Amino acid sequence: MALNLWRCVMKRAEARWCLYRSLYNSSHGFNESEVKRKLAELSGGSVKLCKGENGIAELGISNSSRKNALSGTMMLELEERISDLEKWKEGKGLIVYGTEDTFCSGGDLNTIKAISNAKDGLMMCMFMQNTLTRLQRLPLISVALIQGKAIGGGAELCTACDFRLMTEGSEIRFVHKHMGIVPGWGGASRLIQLVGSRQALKLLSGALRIPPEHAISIGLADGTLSSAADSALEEAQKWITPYTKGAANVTRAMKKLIVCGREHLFEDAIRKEKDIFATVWGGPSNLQALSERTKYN
Ligand SMILES: CCC(=O)SCCNC(=O)CCNC(=O)[C@H](O)C(C)(C)COP(=O)(O)OP(=O)(O)OC[C@H]1O[C@@H](n2cnc3c(N)ncnc32)[C@H](O)[C@@H]1OP(=O)(O)O
Repeated sequence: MALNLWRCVMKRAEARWCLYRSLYNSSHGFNESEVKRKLAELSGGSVKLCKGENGIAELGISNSSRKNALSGTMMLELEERISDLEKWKEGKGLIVYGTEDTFCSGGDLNTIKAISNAKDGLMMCMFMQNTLTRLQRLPLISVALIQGKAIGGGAELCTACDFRLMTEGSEIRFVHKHMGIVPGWGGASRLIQLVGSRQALKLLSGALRIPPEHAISIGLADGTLSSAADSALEEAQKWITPYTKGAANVTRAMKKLIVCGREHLFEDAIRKEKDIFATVWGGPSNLQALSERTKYN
């Protein structure tokens, strides 16, 4: 009876959570089907998702002839993979990585050229903001594993993860200024939240190269990985494990608290904290812990 009531509370909370995932819909002038049709014509590369039995998924950006640039079809695939992750109730963590020697070289310049008019550019911008905001709001603890360069939109993509791990010799760089543009995939707003407005202004207006030590010193990155390229994913899995250990519903509830605290005004956030608290209180993990009476000394 108590467990059924708890399941009911949890189902309602999950449903409410789904309501505020995307930023734009038709009421904002966003025509999703039209932008999807255009992006589908701009092909190359792929975005692969592998969901592990340990609750940690790996999302691989791959476009080997273009340094993992995101083509139109890859933008669509990225959105599909995020939809898949939103439905993955056993999930606890996510590692986003680039195959071979680059994290991501940003938007595919061929795709960008094909949609360089104002209307298409704005639609693509809203599509990518929706996708990366949904990535950031996933109830999974996410890590961007940066091997090689994260450039332009690639730098924006890595800011949508909770943590950034960089291998030696890697680099994050917002090169938008040199392209005569500014970030539009939400990268500037997220960068300000991560490093503050003064640092963000320096990084964006100087299009500065950000190596691992600099990224760590300003709070943009969370660690440097020392492993060789082929074992970096394994090292990232080890790094994330202390944060994802334990019951999925508790890890997911923790991440939801962080999203609420970050995105809502204090009063709104603290009310949402109550709703999320109700999804774990009296649940199986809680009852188990009560019966074990663990000490933390
Ligand atoms: C949303 C806003 C945006 O993201 S705007 C896009 C910002 N990105 C860029 O401008 C990236 C430009 N590319 C570069 O700076 C270099 O190619 C980087 C990524 C540093 C790699 O240098 P390097 O290791 O010397 O390789 P390379 O230049 O020979 O490149 C190999 C092939 O890949 C291609 N490539 C690279 N980046 C892109 C891209 N974003 N879109 C399309 N193609 C890209 C290069 O053109 C090159 O192709 P090819 O072998 O000459 O045919």
